[in-house]
Amino acid sequence: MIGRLNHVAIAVPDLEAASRQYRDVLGAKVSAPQDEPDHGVTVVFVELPNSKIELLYPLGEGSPIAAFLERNPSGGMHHLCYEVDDILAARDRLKAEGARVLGDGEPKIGAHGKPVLFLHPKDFCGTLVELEQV
Ligand SMILES: CC[C@H](C(=O)O)C(=O)SCCNC(=O)CCNC(=O)[C@H](O)C(C)(C)COP(=O)(O)OP(=O)(O)OC[C@H]1O[C@@H](n2cnc3c(N)ncnc32)[C@H](O)[C@@H]1OP(=O)(O)O
Ligand SMILES: [Co+2]
Repeated sequence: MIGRLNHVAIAVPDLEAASRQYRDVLGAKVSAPQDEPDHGVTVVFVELPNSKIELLYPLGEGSPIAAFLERNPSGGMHHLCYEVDDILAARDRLKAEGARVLGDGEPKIGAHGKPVLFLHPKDFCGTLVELEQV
């Protein structure tokens, strides 16, 4: 079911400083910030030859990233995103296996304009999992 690793997301307390680190210190290609109000985040993409890093900063009230940063003030790994061919089939299979699909279970459009879903971290080795249909 899961395919390629689409991205690894890192929650950051300072998006400009994190972007500079990746661009100037690590020499990576870093996108401009992109607001995603539906998800309560501002996101910057770091392009890698074989995947992407997603730098996440809270946007608006009730951002999941704000809650994460309260627990982890220096920031940290937030989630992994795997690609799937059919996100509804994946969702139904995961539910049948007893995994918790977060939110109302309906896919939302993510930062790449594709449908995404999230799975509870407690069901996947303490790691928040995102699925993106490609
Ligand atoms: C633009 C979209 C972009 C994209 O790629 O397209 C994105 O990726 S948007 C990313 C932001 N959106 C989300 O994260 C949506 C899914 N997240 C959630 O629904 C919540 O953040 C949730 C349920 C994962 C955590 O909710 P909350 O912060 O309120 O904490 P809880 O007390 O409910 O946590 C329960 C339990 O889980 C642990 N936890 C929380 N967040 C994470 C995490 N990122 N990774 C691992 N574990 C996490 C938390 O510590 C609690 O554990 P406990 O042992 O009970 O303390
Ligand atoms: Co993501």
